[in-house]
Amino acid sequence: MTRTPVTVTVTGAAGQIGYALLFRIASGQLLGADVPVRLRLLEIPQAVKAAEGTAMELDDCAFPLLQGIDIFDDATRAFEGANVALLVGARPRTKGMERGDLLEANGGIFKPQGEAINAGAADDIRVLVVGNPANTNALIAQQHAPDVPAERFTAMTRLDHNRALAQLSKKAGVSVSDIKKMTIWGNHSATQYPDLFHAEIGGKTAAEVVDDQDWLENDFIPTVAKRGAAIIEARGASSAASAASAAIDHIHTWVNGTAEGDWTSMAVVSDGSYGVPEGLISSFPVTCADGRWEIVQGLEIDDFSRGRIDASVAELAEERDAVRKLGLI
Ligand SMILES: NC(=O)C1=CN([C@@H]2O[C@H](COP(=O)(O)OP(=O)(O)OC[C@H]3O[C@@H](n4cnc5c(N)ncnc54)[C@H](O)[C@@H]3O)[C@@H](O)[C@H]2O)C=CC1
Ligand SMILES: O=C([O-])CC(=O)C(=O)O
Repeated sequence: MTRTPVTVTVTGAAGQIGYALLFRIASGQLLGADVPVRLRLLEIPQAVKAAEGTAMELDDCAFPLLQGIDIFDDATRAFEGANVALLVGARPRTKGMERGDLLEANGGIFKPQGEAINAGAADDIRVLVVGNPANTNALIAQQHAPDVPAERFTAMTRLDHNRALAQLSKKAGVSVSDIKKMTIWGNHSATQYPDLFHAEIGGKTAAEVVDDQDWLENDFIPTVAKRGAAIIEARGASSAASAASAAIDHIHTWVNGTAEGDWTSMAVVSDGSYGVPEGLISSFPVTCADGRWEIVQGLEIDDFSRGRIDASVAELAEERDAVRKLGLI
């Protein structure tokens, strides 16, 4: 093994998503089958012992790429030298809550973590926030890391993207790999907008292929947007394995690039594209190359899509104002 190990910090390592995520990172699915990794795990003191148990199991897998595991209950130490940071540790919602209801409980976690990333992460740090409400938590962390380029802070809407691919593939009777250019716009919340007017199947838009506006509006969009709540209702706990899988996809695509003729969905710092106020962390269609993302430009947005995007972005602005009031940014 000649490549330099990549240091990956994972917060909430003893949680449900952590348990589904760490083994996939250590096996090479996050960065590639030839990239050795060092894990730095962050937990709250009460959960360090459980994280140690997970680390024992990671050892027992004898993953050839895993070059070491360190466990911390201190954010400053956990992010030291991190090239990739997966900010998972946060409370999940329970039945009857919206993700935004977690802002007060979880927002406070992301200020010290942003500061710790600013203080000690590697120069090429890339951050994915998974803990909910993910977009606004990413904004909090980013605001407390003034020395890190803002574009290195992202939030996860890849799970919504994958959910949209799965629902559309069933409806259209095609494989998920036949679908290109899926987009989730806005917030990782019930207001998100999964867009079938730019998604393509065999060179036609998905909306044309499906040709069923009633399904698109009254079935597809709410099913994707409320899937998290449906999983909580069914499982009694929020999505864990699918969330871990989406986190793997998000970082893998960011680092290794999107395929020619395709794009993905990531919540990234807005530069004002598509009327999304600068600075909000909102989901967009993005292409990735050479470890950088770029918002896809020049898409035509009709009135239907405009209304949906605006509603989700308005919610992001409200969340930003709420965390300002809480003194978190
Ligand atoms: N963006 C997305 O698509 C998704 C986001 N989520 C969110 O991910 C988060 C984690 O979910 P689960 O793993 O199911 O929850 P969990 O409750 O099983 O695990 C969370 C872990 O985070 C730890 N933790 C809490 N505060 C921490 C801190 N300050 N530093 C480090 N660790 C800390 C807890 O001790 C616990 O072990 C939740 O906020 C959930 O809502 C879940 C699914 C999808
Ligand atoms: O719904 C939740 O609370 C967990 C989550 O973010 C998801 O499954 O998309």
